Amino acid sequence: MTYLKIDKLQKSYDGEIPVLKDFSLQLEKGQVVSVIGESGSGKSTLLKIVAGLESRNTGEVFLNGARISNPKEQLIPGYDEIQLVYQDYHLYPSSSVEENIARPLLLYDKSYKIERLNLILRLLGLEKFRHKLPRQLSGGQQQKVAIGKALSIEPQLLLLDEPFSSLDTIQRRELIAELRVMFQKLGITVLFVTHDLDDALQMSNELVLIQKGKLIQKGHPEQIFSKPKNIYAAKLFSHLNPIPDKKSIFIRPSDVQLFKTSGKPAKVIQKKYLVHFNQLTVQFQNGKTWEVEDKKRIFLPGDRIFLKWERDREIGPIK
Ligand SMILES: Nc1ncnc2c1ncn2[C@@H]1O[C@H](COP(=O)(O)OP(=O)(O)OP(=O)(O)O)[C@@H](O)[C@H]1O
Repeated sequence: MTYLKIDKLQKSYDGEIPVLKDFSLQLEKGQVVSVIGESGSGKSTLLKIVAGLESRNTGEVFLNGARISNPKEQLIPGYDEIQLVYQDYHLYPSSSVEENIARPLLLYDKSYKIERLNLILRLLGLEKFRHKLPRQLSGGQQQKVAIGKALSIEPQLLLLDEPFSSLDTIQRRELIAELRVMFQKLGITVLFVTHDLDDALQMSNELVLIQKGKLIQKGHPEQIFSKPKNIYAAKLFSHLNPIPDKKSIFIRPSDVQLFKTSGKPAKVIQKKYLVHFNQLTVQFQNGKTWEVEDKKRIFLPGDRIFLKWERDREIGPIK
């Protein structure tokens, strides 16, 4: 059954340039979905509207069947059951970790408060930092406190707005892996927005692509990878090599096989060392270039190289 229903949202801040265009999305309870889009594509606006913190021009949002109001329809905008976590932690600087996390529980029964606080500290591995101030923690730990604070009053829906952008790659990967397990344990519904495909894939198997305020495609990453709806969706996953003489048809570098003697001839002009392969830029006789993957790391700049690929790995036409 649909738990979160985002229905035909339209939003423009200045009455002219649309920021969200007919945006609809439905989530089941406990589903974790990553929304991926470029800077300025409307991701933060979407989350703020879903949280009831920003007004929409038209369209509706329902959580568990209840309509989410526009901010001006409410005395205090926002909802306890919908928590939004921002990139810049929004912590109370002179309160300890446990005070930050327990702050939203101020009006709750004392024993519930202690129980909930301890559960969150344990789930996030923050027990040993409970008496520290935010400034005494690393960025990743502070981000965990911000997430703990959002989770303390048992929200039904957690909205994450690029909360990991200020962390380094390793911190990010570790934190996302921990959170993924924790969200599953708590059975919480999560909408996570990011511009980073890697973060999106680490967080969930459900992707939603947003471009210029429009939902372009949603589904499993594999489905989007093999049947991208447009050039943005296709390029998110890898470079695209245009097939000569075929309009809007492409082959991904990972689908091109490299040989020393037969195939389409080219010359290696650049080699980049990447983790799983050398990425080669190769040039054809007509001057056009392709990117290909040398998994055995045998070709060098200046080498002659021959390329082959399977017809059924070609993708397109893509606009
Ligand atoms: N309060 C506002 N007033 C006017 N325009 C705004 C406001 N907030 C956002 N915008 C504009 O709306 C568009 C979408 O912004 P939004 O922050 O939703 O995108 P985003 O995808 O979250 O971007 P980023 O990844 O850079 O945070 C941008 O063009 C932005 O300038």
